[in-house]
Amino acid sequence: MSESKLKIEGLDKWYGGRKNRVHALSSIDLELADNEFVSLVGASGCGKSTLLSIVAGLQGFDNGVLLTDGAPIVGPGLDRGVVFQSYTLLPWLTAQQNVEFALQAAGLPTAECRDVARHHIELVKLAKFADAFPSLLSGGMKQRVAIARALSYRPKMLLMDEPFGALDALTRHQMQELLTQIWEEHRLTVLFVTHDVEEAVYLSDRIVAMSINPGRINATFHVGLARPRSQDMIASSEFVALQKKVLAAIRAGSQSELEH
Ligand SMILES: Nc1ncnc2c1ncn2[C@@H]1O[C@H](COP(=O)(O)OP(=O)(O)OP(=O)(O)O)[C@@H](O)[C@H]1O
Repeated sequence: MSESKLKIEGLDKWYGGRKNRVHALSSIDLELADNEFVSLVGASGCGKSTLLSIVAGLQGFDNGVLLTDGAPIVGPGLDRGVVFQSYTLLPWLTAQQNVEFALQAAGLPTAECRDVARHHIELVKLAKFADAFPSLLSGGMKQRVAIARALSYRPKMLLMDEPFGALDALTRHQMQELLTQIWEEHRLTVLFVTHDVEEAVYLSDRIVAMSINPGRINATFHVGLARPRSQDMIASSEFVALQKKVLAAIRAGSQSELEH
């Protein structure tokens, strides 16, 4: 059997000192297969962002095992592209230059950067705005640049933390469609954090619901909806039934905060 793209076993994360310790993550076990799209959902404070940033290598953890393709994750790497809710673009560079800059920083020869950046700007359907500065781009367009940048160095895994959380409903739907199109055409492993259960069901192969205090995995749901997905599916009885189950798991998980 092939190695999991991501393997997390018995992972714990504490924040704070002796007096104000927070058990942010407790005994997390999670595996992602190659090309799998998995969403993390759960009440605010259940540790979704902490888990994603640990996988990104942006912070450490206390106990457990964290592997990608069987090798330990010890810091950030080009094998993992990260997209945050805030667009994190450099305002003095155009859309195209923002992607080129990331490629140069990743060590790609300058001559190739332009073509690779252009290709990824086209992939996110932003060719007409390649030479626009971020101040002239809408929120959705800025997030397209951030996705192009994260994909440009061809990571094996895409880590997304509420990437569409700041967008209006229509733009959010457009971005979800774009992301499913890119994922269906190019296939890569995605770990996606969201508060929006509809978004999680629409995008994912599997949804992992976390509970709070300490942050734990309390339920996992396989999404059996056919692919390619379309926004029409959102009204289907299968979609709505799954959405309800996931919401119930989130509610049950958020109550553990009151019990402690
Ligand atoms: N840098 C930090 N220092 C101390 N505690 C932290 C830190 N970052 C997060 N925490 C705590 O760890 C727990 C998990 O936080 P985290 O932000 O990962 O949750 P989340 O599920 O992503 O929340 P949200 O949905 O609101 O973004 C919370 O109790 C939070 O207060």
